Amino acid sequence: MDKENLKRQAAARALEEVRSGMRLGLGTGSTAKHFVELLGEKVRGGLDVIGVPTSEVTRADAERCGIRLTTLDEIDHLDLTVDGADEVDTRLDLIKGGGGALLREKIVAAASDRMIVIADESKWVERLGRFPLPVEVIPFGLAATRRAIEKACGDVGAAGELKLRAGKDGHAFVTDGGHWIVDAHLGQISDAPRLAQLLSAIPGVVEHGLFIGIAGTVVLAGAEGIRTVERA
Ligand SMILES: O=C[C@H](O)[C@H](O)[C@H](O)COP(=O)(O)O
Repeated sequence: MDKENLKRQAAARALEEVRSGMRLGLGTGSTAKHFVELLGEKVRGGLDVIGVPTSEVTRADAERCGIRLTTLDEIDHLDLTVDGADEVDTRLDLIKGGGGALLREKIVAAASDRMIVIADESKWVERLGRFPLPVEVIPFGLAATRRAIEKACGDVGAAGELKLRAGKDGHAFVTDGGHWIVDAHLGQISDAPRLAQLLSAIPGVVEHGLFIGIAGTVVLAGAEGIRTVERA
């Protein structure tokens, strides 16, 4: 079965958790897009939900699918966020931000009672870090921020190359929040919670793609079927 099919299966399983009246966080990326499309079908069939999108791309997708949208200024919290991930480890910690939406994704997930991650099995890893860790930064003082990121990574024994992400036009990729992204190619991160703390303490870092202790459930679709892993 191809990967898109697996992603859609994971999305369909997460959709089973959605009830009428729920306020939902809508993730970003190719897997989350399947969820938004399937949710749209249910909404057109009469399901009453309202969503907060985690990116402008998801906003456009959700609008196209007829899903009612709101903001975190208009409601005080969300019942459930469903989102993809670039890597998930056995503690259900994540790397996110491959699509550049990590900041809004983390704000929305943190405002939710529950986060379900949907993914194909290839995202499941023993240890985070093979996927380059996205770090969203302020353009001002970039060199100083890079040095601080380098030091933070080194302090947890996770040194590697830092690359400023480029957009399709060859210039720096700009996030929905107007920031840039530095991708840290670390190979493996032995202490992700500690690295998350160190990165959060750097003034030029807006947010990073380590989601520690946030996901409650992971739905993984593979050739053998779907498995659901709950946070211990
Ligand atoms: O910024 C993007 C998000 O964190 C995505 O959820 C993540 O990159 C996974 O995307 P995909 O489902 O396309 O692999």
